[in-house]
Amino acid sequence: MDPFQLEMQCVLSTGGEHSRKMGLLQLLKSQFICHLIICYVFLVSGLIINLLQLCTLPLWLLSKQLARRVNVRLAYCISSQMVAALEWWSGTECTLYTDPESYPLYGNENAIVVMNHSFEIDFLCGWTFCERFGVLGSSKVLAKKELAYVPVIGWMWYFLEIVFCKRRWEEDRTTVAHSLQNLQDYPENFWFLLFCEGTRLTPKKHQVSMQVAESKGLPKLKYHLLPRTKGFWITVQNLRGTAAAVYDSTLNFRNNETPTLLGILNGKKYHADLYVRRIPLELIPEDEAECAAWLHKLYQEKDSFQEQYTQTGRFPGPIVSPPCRPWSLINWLFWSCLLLYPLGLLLAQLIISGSILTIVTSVALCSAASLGVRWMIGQTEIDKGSNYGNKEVPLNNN
Ligand SMILES: CC/C=C\C/C=C\C/C=C\C/C=C\C/C=C\C/C=C/CCC(=O)SCCNC(=O)CCNC(=O)[C@H](O)C(C)(C)COP(=O)(O)OP(=O)(O)OC[C@H]1O[C@@H](n2cnc3c(N)ncnc32)[C@H](O)[C@@H]1OP(=O)(O)O
Ligand SMILES: CCCCCCCCCCCCCCCC(=O)OC[C@@H](O)COP(=O)(O)O
Repeated sequence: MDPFQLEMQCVLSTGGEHSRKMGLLQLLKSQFICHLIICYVFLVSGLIINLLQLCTLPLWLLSKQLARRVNVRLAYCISSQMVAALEWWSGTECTLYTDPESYPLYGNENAIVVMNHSFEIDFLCGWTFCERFGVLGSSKVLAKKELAYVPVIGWMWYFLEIVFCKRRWEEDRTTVAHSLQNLQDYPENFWFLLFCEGTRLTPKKHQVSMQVAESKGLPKLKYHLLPRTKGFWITVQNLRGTAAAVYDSTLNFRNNETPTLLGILNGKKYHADLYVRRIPLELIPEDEAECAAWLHKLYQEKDSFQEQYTQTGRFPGPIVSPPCRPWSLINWLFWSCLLLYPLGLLLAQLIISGSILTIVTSVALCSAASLGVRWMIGQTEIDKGSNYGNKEVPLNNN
């Protein structure tokens, strides 16, 4: 047996032991009790943090910048738990393809991130990179107004001065502009995420969108919806001088994986690849029509990157991946210790002396909380998505 075969046999044999341990770990991660613990810690710590954020309201009157800095750190305690679930619990790998010369700037400047909106956990992959470059707590997004009402995350975003939109331009044009102008003196570096397609890609929305492309004489896109250009234009206009660049980000997953938040909760490992190009804001036209044309061209380029990825399994350029940091795990461990101890005491108390009524009430409360978290997770599920983009709105309605 030559050395290579010996080596392979060695790997395979220890691999056998290794795969048995992995199988057991995977079985543990798929247990409902684990999901209950993770969601209990997320929900209760999240509501506590929302309450603490509420308590910072008087601070805004004394020092807006101090209140913002406090809220960035409070928000980190929430969003980093989802990053910990992705990085440490599910072990999902996130690989960054980018220009090594741009890499040192990431996290050290304000930026507008333009990303394709094709996956249920694309936002979470975005957060992972925010975490690795130290801008997770201050990360912002142009989010649909409906998300403002999602407990924990939506409420957290209110204190982060996230920009919400109704996806109705006649209303958004003023509110979005005002919200963006409000960020011009933000005291921490932030990334502002813009999903220019405005909704998650589905076959039906893609079909409608390509009809619109045809009516406008624009090239059809294979992997994207036609980008909505007004939001991009108004964002660039109002963050010019605040943001240094646009980070054009194209995300995909290996082996045609269709990742879900429930999959992450079940400890399923995915493999995300993100291709980022840093484009200085000066290169983006100020004129609305030219800016729109620039964005359409950008999405045609993104489409070609996706085509290359589909053919070769990789994006252009070198891999320069930032390492995982331990802080999201440390944060999760802190909140777990803080909250699981009283829960254990409460459960012991309930079993020893809880009356039937108390037990029934507790079970009802836990069931309601579980349904609540399941509804929150449903916010990320594409098949429960909105009707936005499912039909072409006549131009005069825009
Ligand atoms: C180094 C690492 C780099 C990067 C790391 C990656 C990311 C990390 C960064 C940050 C992370 C931060 C947070 C992540 C956490 C959570 C994220 C949360 C996700 C929620 C996000 C959302 O909610 S997405 C939905 C809301 N956002 C948007 O909609 C943005 C895009 N939309 C716009 O900009 C719109 O212009 C608008 C909303 C401002 C207004 O929309 P409206 O529809 O009212 O008007 P429009 O003018 O846009 O639309 C009409 C025009 O569009 C044409 N068109 C195209 N397709 C259609 C169609 N199917 N039906 C109708 N019309 C269509 C139409 O022809 C019109 O064209 P015009 O030429 O007249 O403009
Ligand atoms: C630690 C694990 C805890 C598990 C419970 C977490 C539940 C929190 C989920 C709330 C996440 C909110 C972010 C949703 C992002 C998103 O993708 O929104 C969809 C919109 O873009 C577009 O909507 P649509 O038009 O319907 O496609």
